[in-house]
Amino acid sequence: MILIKEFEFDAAHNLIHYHGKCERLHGHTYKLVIKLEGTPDKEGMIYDFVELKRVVKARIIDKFDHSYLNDIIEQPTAENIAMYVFNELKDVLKRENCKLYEVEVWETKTSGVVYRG
Ligand SMILES: Nc1nc2c(c(=O)[nH]1)N=C([C@H](O)[C@H](O)COP(=O)(O)OP(=O)(O)OP(=O)(O)O)CN2
Ligand SMILES: [Zn+2]
Repeated sequence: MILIKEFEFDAAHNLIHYHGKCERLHGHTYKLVIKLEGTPDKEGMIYDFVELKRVVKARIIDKFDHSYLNDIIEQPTAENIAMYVFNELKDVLKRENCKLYEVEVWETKTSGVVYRG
């Protein structure tokens, strides 16, 4: 079974090894989707949504929201953001009954990536 939790953050970035409009400083309201794969525990939960929100907020959202992403990731493409988030969360979210399955990062409503580690 797959458990899903969605987040949003606003951040600025510019792409460095790139020639086009996105080399200029600009911002996005990013959508971040965290998916865990697992089986429900004795409480009937793969992972408590409340606890998942607390972990992702503390580790990712509080750092990324209203930031200049290039300060955190050298070339902050959606691909590199997804890999960064996956690597930051994979150990902390691992439990006997579940593990991090997939991270989606959406820059706009029509442009996003999916990373599975
Ligand atoms: N493979 C990638 N390509 C691009 C990335 C990226 O992270 N990975 N990023 C950008 C820009 O940062 C920006 O997202 C521009 O993308 P685009 O989808 O063109 O943005 P629009 O505002 O034009 O979005 P629409 O939804 O199409 O209106 C560029 N490429
Ligand atoms: Zn952009």
